[in-house]
Order: sequence, then structure tokens, then C-alpha cells
Amino acid sequence: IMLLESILSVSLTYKLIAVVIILLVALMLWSIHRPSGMPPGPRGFPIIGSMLSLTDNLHLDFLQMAKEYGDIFTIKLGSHQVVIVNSYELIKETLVKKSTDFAGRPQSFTGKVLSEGFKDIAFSDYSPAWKLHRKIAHQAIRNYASGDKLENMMRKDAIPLLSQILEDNEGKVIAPRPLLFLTVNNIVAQFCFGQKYTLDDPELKAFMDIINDFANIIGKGFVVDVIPWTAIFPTSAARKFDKVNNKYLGMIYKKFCEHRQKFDEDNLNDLIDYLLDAQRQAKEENANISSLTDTHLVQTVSDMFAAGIDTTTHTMDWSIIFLTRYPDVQAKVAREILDVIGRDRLPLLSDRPNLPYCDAVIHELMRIRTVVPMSIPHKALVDSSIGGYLIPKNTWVMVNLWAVQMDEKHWDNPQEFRPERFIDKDGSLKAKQDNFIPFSAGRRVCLGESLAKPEIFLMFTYLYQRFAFSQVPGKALPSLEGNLSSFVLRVPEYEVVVKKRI
Ligand code: HEM
Repeated sequence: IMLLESILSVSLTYKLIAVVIILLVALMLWSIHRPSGMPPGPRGFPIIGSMLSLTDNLHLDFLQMAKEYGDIFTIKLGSHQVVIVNSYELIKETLVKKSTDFAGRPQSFTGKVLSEGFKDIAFSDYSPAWKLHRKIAHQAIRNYASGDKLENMMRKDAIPLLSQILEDNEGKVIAPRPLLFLTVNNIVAQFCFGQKYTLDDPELKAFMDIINDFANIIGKGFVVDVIPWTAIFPTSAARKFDKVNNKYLGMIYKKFCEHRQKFDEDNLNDLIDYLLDAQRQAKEENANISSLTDTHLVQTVSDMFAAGIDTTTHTMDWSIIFLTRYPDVQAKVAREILDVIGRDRLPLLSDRPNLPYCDAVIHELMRIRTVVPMSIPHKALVDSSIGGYLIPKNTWVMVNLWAVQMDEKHWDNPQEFRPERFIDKDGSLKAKQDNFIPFSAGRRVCLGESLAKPEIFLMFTYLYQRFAFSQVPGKALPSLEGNLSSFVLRVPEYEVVVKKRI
């Protein structure tokens, strides 16, 4: 009897093991299963999908994969099927023609922490609250950071400070990054909360460290964003991320509270004032303020601040790197500015139509090193399609802006830095071009485009009117290779020699 019992129990154990193995295999097969009708692509491994085949520079990986799988393909990242769209036509179908279908945002772990539960603009899903905050932020840009307001802000404070520092360093080797950060920070911080900084201000340094820390910690994303159950293993990176995020939000909350204390509805000066006034109006009208809580307001400021500084600083960094490598282009830019504007006054926004070469160089810089090359991930809000392929509801969709701006079918020798490609036969800037969408397109198009474009134009023309940048003697030219990290194509540390031009 004992022998029979042990045989039965062994076989029961084996049966159980067999059942577990079958379930695991089924789970693994299910995890790499792709609904039929979706775009083709690599199958990947169970659980991790194709994560191991990706580098930091996703835009380059995806461009390479498009050669094998086509302009639209599906890749499994952890537990998510992600559709990658690589051509202008298909991106237009996704973001413009089917704008509402794909206006969602994946509800990622990182996004949730950064946005205190998706109460911001950039990470929150398509919703009435998102629409409301986009509208308010847009109006605030129009009121406080466009046209004359922006021009005056830059001429009065941000640019003289930058000029002074560069003049003090005449003929010396400089690292432009902190100076560009200071300038852009002064513009965005003035717009957001009326603050100006000097280079040695500890608060400026704290903001700069926070933005660098975010870039280093978040990198291409956390595993937990694509394999959510790994959240049960708190990593040191996750702890560091929490710490930096709390420090950052703490600084924005401080500005917010200071503004609340001295709020005067008849004297609105910046984004925070404007948001507080929107909240006040909603309260007075007894409207539902569930999407105008203090957290929502702080999150709008946090988004504008974070999205507005890194992008523009790195665009200006790329300008110095390319124009140092192409001194003939730099000389031509300076000649055009001096011919049209002269030496005695600073450039104005109204000079733009008369500076087509400068405009073409800015366009070419934003084409060849688009600073947000993979945009921000989108999500299908309904069952839809792209290029005839099925895209089920909730699928993550990423558009490869880099692939569009490097498309050999549209751009002649796209790797070549050639501003003339944006100039017409009659010498003027070409009209709006297809295949040039550095700010993305459709409902989620960059909210700060109307601030970034004039800001970059003014900074660019101010800089090259007054200063020349050149290679540090005996040192290699700064690298043209960027590194994609938390959405931005970052410039590696670099140095140049600065000389006064006028
Ligand atoms: C060179 C400068 C900039 C570039 C190239 C750029 C590019 C982009 C891109 C590609 C997106 C993603 C659009 C999408 O999801 O399809 C985006 C979103 C966004 N940008 Fe910018 N950006 C720049 C500057 C700015 C500035 C100056 C601000 C604000 C002051 C800003 C605020 C935002 C916000 C809030 C979003 C999220 C919009 C939403 O989800 O509805 N950006 N930007």
C-alpha cells in the first residue's frame, strides 16, 4: 500500500509540474502573440519582447528596422505591442487624418509619477481636462511669451546677460551648455513665474542639476513602464527618480505658493498668475473645478518648464556644434545679419523675412538633429488603422520624426548639412515643406511651438551677430553624435573658443 501511495503521489507531483509547464508555455506564447491584421515586425522573446535589440538611440534602431519590416511595423516592448510609424505619409494619416483616434498617451508608470497621477498636459490621456489645460497654457504663451513681450524679455534681460558672459570670455575656451541653459531658463522661468537668474544663482544650478538628473536616470525609460509587474522590485534608480522628482515638484510648488500669497486678479504677470485666475473664475462661476485643482495648475507649470528648457537649449547647442564644424556657414550667417541689420541694433522678429539664410540654417539644424526624434508616445483611443493595418484600441504608437527628416526619398543626401535645401530659386525661404515636422503634428502637436520658434530665431541671430565660435586648437571637433534620453536628443559635453565679432 505504501508503495502504491508513493507512486500515486509522485505521479501527482509530475502532473502538477506538467500543468504548470504547459501554463507557462501558453503564457509565453500568448505574450508574444500579435493580433492578426497588425503591422508585421520581429516577434521578440516572451516577457521582454524585443527590448534587448534596442540601444539608447531608438530613432536609429527603428530607422534600421524599417528597412527590414517596412515604414510601419510592430515591436513588442515588455508586455506592450508598440507600433512604430516611420514615413511622413503614414505619420500624417496617424496624427492629422486620424487625429482623435491616436491622441491618447500610454499611461506609463514614469508618466504617472511625474504628473502626480496624470494631472498634467504631456502625459495625460485625451480628456476634457487635457483640452482645458492646453487651451489655458496656449493663451498664457500668447499673453506673456510671444511677439513684443518675448522680444522685450529677451532684449532686456536674457540676451544682455549672455552677451556679457561671452564678452568676459573673449578669446577663451568655453563650455556653452550652462550659458545656453541660463538664457533659455531665464526666458521660460520669466514666463512661468516671473523669475530671472544669474549664472551663480543656486536655484538655477538646482534646476539644471534636476534636468540633468532626470535625463540620466530616466534615460530611454524604465523597465517598469513596459513590464509593469516589475514595480514590486524597487530599484535604486526608481528611488533616485522619486527623490529628484520630489525636489523638482517642491521647487515648482514653492513658486506656486508664493504667487498665491500675492495674487492680484487685476495684475496678472505670468503663467502661474494666469492659471490662478482661471481657477478663481471657475470658482466664482461655481463651475466644476475638479480639473483645476492646485495639483493640475502646478503640473501645467511643471510641464511647460521641463518641456520648454531642454528642447530649446539642445537646439541651440546643436547650432554651435554644427556652425563650428561648418565655419563657412557660420560666416555666411553673420554676413547676412550684418548686411541686413548692421552692428548697431539687435535683431527683431520683424527681421525674419529679410534673413532667409539664417532661417534656412535654423530649419536645417532642426531637420538634421531633430531634438525630439521619437516625439512622445501616442496611444490608440479606439480600434483604428494605419496604412491599412489594424491598430487595436490601447496600442502604443510611436512616430519616428527622425526617419521623416532623414528620408532619402524626400531629402537629397539627408546626412549632409546643407541649409540651401530650404532656399528657393529666388533666394527666399521655401514655403512649408512636407517631411519637416520637428514639432510633430495634429492634436498633440508641441504646445510650445509658438514660443520656441521666435525664441530660437532671436537667440540664434543675437549670438551670430555678435560672436564667432571656433574649434579649440589641438582638440577634436565636438561630436555630431547625439544621445536620446528622456525624449531629447542630447548633445555630448563640448567646448569651443568664443570671439567677439562686433
Ligand atoms: C526646439 C524646441 C521644441 C521642440 C522641437 C519640441 C517638440 C515637441 C514634440 C515633438 C512634442 C510631442 C508631440 C506629440 O506628442 O506628437 C512636444 C510636446 C510638447 N511640448 Fe514641445 N518642443 C519644443 C519646445 C517646447 C517649448 C518651448 C514648450 C513650452 C514652453 C514645449 C511644450 C510642450 C508640451 C507641453 C508638450 C505636450 C503636448 C501635449 O501632450 O498635448 N515644447 N514638443
